[in-house]
Amino acid sequence: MSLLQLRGLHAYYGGIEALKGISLTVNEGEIVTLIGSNGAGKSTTLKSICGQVKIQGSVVFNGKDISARPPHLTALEGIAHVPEGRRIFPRLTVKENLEMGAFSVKDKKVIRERTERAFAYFPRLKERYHQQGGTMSGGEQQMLAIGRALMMQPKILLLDEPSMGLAPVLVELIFEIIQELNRGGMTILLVEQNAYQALQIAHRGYVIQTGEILMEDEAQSLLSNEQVKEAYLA
Ligand SMILES: Nc1ncnc2c1ncn2[C@@H]1O[C@H](COP(=O)(O)OP(=O)(O)OP(=O)(O)O)[C@@H](O)[C@H]1O
Repeated sequence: MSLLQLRGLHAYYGGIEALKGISLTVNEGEIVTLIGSNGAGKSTTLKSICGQVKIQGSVVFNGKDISARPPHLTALEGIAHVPEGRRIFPRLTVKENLEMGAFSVKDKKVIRERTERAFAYFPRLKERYHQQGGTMSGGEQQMLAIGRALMMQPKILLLDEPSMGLAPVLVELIFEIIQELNRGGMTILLVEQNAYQALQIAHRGYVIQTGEILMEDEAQSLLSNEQVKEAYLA
């Protein structure tokens, strides 16, 4: 069943049209990756879904038209956005950052249970529970950013370049965790410049170029596509 459907989506920054009518579907239980070069419109696609840019066209989520809803409402619908550059709260501890992720939950017991679930995926966060977010390594901050998103128990995770700026061993780890989250039932839309690794773990992929979808296919087919290899996997 399709969980997220974008149809004829245009996005604008003032007079600049960053998305020129893209259509994209994410089915429940899938990892779908959106790959493309710098400035192609990947981040804008995620921002459009969660109401952070001006759009035309439709965003249907879980059977409901949520086009142009503001971010706090799309979050309540079950859409968790982990933006590029892992914007955690640097002066807050790991514990406090995680609690911020569950902003709509009042019950302390529920918050504790969700925290434990986040720790199951990210044991490192448990070790660093009382450490200030800003003092942790890039990889740990990425874990915290994803962990915080999990605290709202979303139906879908929108991940914007989770591998950016990480050492290769940490990139491997983050991609393994993304797969583990997916095996646990999480649907994921993954934006990546690291096309090779993203396609390795995704079920399907879309290639975006200057605001338009150029190709869509099974991830394995995109990995062996000559055009994709030349442009994005070289
Ligand atoms: N706040 C903004 N104001 C004006 N133009 C913007 C803004 N943000 C993005 N753009 C433009 O929109 C287009 C798409 O940008 P976007 O950030 O979505 O690309 P991207 O594929 O995510 O690239 P990158 O990997 O470099 O982040 C680019 O031409 C970019 O310059």
